[in-house]
Amino acid sequence: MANAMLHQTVGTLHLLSNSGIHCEVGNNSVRLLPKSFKVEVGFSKRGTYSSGERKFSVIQASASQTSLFDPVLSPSNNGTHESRKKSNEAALILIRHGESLWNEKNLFTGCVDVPLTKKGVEEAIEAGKRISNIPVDMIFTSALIRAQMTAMLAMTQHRRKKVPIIMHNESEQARAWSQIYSEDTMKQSIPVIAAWQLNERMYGELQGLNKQETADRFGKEKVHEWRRSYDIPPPNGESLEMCAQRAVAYFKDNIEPQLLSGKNVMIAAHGNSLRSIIMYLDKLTSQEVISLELSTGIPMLYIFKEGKFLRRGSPVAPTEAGVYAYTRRLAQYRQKLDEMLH
Ligand SMILES: O=C(O)[C@@H](CO)OP(=O)(O)O
Repeated sequence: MANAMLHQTVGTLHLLSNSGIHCEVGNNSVRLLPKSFKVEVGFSKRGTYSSGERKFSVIQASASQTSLFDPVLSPSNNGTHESRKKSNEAALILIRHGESLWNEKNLFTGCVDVPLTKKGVEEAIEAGKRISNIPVDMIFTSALIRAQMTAMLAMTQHRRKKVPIIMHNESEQARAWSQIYSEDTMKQSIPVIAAWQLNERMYGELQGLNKQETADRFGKEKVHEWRRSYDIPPPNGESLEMCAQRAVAYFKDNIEPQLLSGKNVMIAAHGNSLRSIIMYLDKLTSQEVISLELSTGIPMLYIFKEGKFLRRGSPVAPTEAGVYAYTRRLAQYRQKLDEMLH
C-alpha cells in the first residue's frame, strides 16, 4: 500500500499518492486508483473502502485536511460546486430561549438581560436532544444571555461535538485577542454570532412590570393589544412591526446568505423576534401572526431549498425517523453520524 497526500477542490476529493498517481474519490467510490491505497483524511472513519476490485484504507484521522467524510459531517460542503448549486439546501433551526427568571415571575422582559431558570436550563438541554442529529455550521443568537445560554446548553447535546465559539468582533482588539491559530481547531468549531437585532422586542415602559397586574390596571384588551397586535407599540416600546424591521432585515442580510451558501444555521432568540422571522419565513399576514405563540425551548426546523423555506415543525426526539426523511442530505448526515459514533 502506498501512502497518499490529499487535497480537495470543489467538493471532489483528489488523492495524490507518493508515487505520483492522481486519483479521485467521490461518493465513497474510487476511480483511477491502484489496487490498494492508504490515505490520511480528516474526521475519517477508519476502514477499508473499495470500488470494484480497488481498495483503499483510511488509516488516520487528521482534521487538517478536508476529508472524504467531511461532506457528510457537514452537508454544507456536500458534493461539488455544481451539485451544491443544484441542491441548494440547508437546515435552519429556530429556538426560543428556555424559561427565564422573569418568565417565571410573569414579568415583561423585553431587552432586560435576565438569565434562565433551572427549568429553562433543562428546556435548553431537551431542545438540544431534539436537534442532536441535525447539522449546525453556524449559530446566531441575540445579544441577551437567555438566548446565548439556550444555544450553548442545546449544543452540549449535539452528537457532532463541535465547539460553539462566540465571535468577538466588537473591536479590533477583541477580534485580535480571540484569534484561533489552528486550522484543525477551527474546523472543530461552530462560530456563534451574537446580534442585538435578534433581541426581544423592546417592551418600553412595561419592562419589569407584572403581566397580570398590568392587565388588571390597563384592562385585558389593551394589554393583549400591546402584547400581540402587529403595529401597536407598548408605551415607548417597539411594536412587532418595529421589531420585525430590524430582526427580519438582519435575517435577510446576514443569515439568508449563509443558508444560500449551504450552511446549516441555528438561531436562538426570543418570542417576538422569532415571531417576526417566522412571519417572514411562512409569509404570514399581520392578522395571522397575532395568534402565533412560541413555547420556550421548543426547536423548529425549516429546510431552505431552492430559495424557499419549508417548515418541518419541531423534531420530537433525536430518534424521530420522520425528521431525517425530510431530505436525503439530513438522512445521510444522520446515517454517517451513526456509523462514526457507534
Ligand atoms: O416579556 C417579554 O419580553 C415577552 C416574552 O416573554 O412577553 P410577551 O409574551 O408579552 O411577548
